[in-house]
Amino acid sequence: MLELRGLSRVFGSLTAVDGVSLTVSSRHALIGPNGAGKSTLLHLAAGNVRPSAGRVLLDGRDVTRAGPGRRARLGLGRTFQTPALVDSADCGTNLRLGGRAPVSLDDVGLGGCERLPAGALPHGRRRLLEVAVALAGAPRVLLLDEPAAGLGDDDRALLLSVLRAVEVPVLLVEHDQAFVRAYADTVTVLHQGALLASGTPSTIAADADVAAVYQGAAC
Ligand SMILES: Nc1ncnc2c1ncn2[C@@H]1O[C@H](COP(=O)(O)OP(=O)(O)OP(=O)(O)O)[C@@H](O)[C@H]1O
Repeated sequence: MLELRGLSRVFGSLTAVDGVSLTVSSRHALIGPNGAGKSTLLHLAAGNVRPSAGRVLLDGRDVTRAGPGRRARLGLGRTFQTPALVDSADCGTNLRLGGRAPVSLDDVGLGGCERLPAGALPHGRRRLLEVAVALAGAPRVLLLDEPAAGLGDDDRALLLSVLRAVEVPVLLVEHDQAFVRAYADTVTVLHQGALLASGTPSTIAADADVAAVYQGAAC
């Protein structure tokens, strides 16, 4: 379980994340208009960005001062907006670099790609490989930054079924509202760095404040 307590991050005069508290214990989606602070919050959770205030707890342990490597070793898995893979290495090697958990390329629809360089995969398949690499690390909590971005319908359906089979808590940032509705059981909405609303997908879909924020935004 991942707990974010009163997290803030200030960049110069801009408060990118403003006192956000949330607990990730199941399938949790983080949404909000462009610039709402979603990626910064994910970076704060993963240890890539230091908080100006607040704490991060992983399974009850305070990891606020731990860097990303230490958090990863403690069980915080993640993927990035741009998949972080070793392009020159084949898919099988990438998977093994991720760890020893029994995840196969077949599990993410990449059966037969064992010897193909990761750099030769099309975008959607790269995202699926990155999820498999993260799962191979046997994470206790998984952070995913826009995993469905740029995916075609088939890859999106595959990703959905892969993620539904993940048994650990997941926090994902996602713009694709249909994907969020199909996947998440909890949705948290950020607006201008602060938590605007949190609830089930249907509660959030019916929330007038959330609708107003999206109406005023480009997406
Ligand atoms: N390293 C940084 N230095 C200065 N400002 C930053 C930095 N990182 C993010 N910001 C600013 O913080 C705010 C929140 O950015 P962030 O990327 O977290 O939003 P987001 O909700 O993920 O947006 P998007 O949906 O467009 O990816 C933005 O105004 C952004 O310009």
